[in-house]
Amino acid sequence: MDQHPRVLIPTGLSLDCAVDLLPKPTILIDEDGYIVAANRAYRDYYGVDPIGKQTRLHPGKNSWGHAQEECLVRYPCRGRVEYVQIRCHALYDLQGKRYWAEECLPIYPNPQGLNVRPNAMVGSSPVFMDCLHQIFKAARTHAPVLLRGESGTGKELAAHALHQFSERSAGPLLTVDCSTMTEHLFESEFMGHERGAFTGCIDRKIGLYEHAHQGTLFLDEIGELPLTMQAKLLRVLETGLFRRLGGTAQLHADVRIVAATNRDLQQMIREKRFREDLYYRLAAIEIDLPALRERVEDIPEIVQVLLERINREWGGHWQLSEEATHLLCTYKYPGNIRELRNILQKAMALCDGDTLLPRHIHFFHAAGQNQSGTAMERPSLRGRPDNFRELLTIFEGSRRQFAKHIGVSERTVYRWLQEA
Ligand SMILES: Nc1ncnc2c1ncn2[C@@H]1O[C@H](COP(=O)(O)OP(=O)(O)OP(=O)(O)O)[C@@H](O)[C@H]1O
Repeated sequence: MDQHPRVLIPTGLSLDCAVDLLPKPTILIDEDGYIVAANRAYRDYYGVDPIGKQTRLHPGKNSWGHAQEECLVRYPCRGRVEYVQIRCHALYDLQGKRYWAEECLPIYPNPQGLNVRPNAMVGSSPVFMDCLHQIFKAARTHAPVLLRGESGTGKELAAHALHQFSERSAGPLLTVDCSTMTEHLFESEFMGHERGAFTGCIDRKIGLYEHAHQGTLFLDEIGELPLTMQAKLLRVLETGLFRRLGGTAQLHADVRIVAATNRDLQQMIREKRFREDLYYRLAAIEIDLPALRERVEDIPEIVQVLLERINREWGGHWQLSEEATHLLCTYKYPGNIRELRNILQKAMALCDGDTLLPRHIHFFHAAGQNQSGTAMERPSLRGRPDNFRELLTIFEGSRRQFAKHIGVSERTVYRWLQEA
């Protein structure tokens, strides 16, 4: 006997009518995994007829009766794809026949060209979906979130998503770049100041913390905040109370904090460069953004979306050849999605026609350029790409050109050829 509460379908009601009793977009799936009914809310929202289609998510034989863990999937919706939260439970008719009811809850309240929207987070690899799911869940709480990840992995986008999915989405989202915070800026920009608070200060100014009331404050590059300011920030975060510079009144703001870093804060704590108490105040929920090389399968889709976005911005019609797409999938992107975007932009600038070819793709660690603008040493691939022979043919067998493009030595390519 299973423990899950049964929802019974009354006799005489068709499956469509029965499922219409459920208010949220819902489909019914039979034991073989085929969709047998969809309610009105589902049809109105998704505008597709799913009947007869097989789903990926139907339960294994033994998991009937247990509510399936909620999960996030990408879902077709009126000619495009959007992220949908799926919640499942079993449903029985009076003869005891079992169905699996899947509620499909759109996580973007107002879908409109999700992929090309500048803030959309693209990807469908398991590691990315897991991350997105954590963001979605964290957004519904009030807890502070610490986003960790290498440069260019999308921490800022994740902060936007956390705000957008939260109850505070109608409120402000403000960003503080902690790497540029001097002591004076911290006091005056973060807390605000009263008129005459310092020489030349002719007006009262509302600080960022106060401005973020009932919204979200994104503390980017939190690992760069000097220790003295860490103490001040902690005091504000502990109580929500603060004073404007030059003011006496104690003020209060209701602010949700999201912080981001590409530093190892634990290591910084050990080195006494980051306050442990501040860390625990910021990191009630920690979410790791995966590096692009950990989700290589997402690269073709991200490339397409970036291409579309840049085409829009630049008013162009560039496309990628299949070979160039292949090539883009071989690189390890130390600068992650930002670097991928830079590589595409550079390829577009170099390309005479509308089609980007392998020879237009130049890998360099753009995010790692030093101040004088000279590129740092190219990062090399850790391992041999599985399809490296195929890639070599793109360069008409030229080991030298191939090696140059993927950032390894010619000798390495030679070794791969010997090993393969
Ligand atoms: N999942 C994604 N899908 C599409 N574009 C993305 C995704 N993640 C990041 N981007 C794009 O990559 C670029 C870098 O993203 P973002 O600024 O959010 O990274 P970051 O981790 O905050 O970087 P940094 O640590 O250097 O500040 C932006 O142009 C952003 O739009």
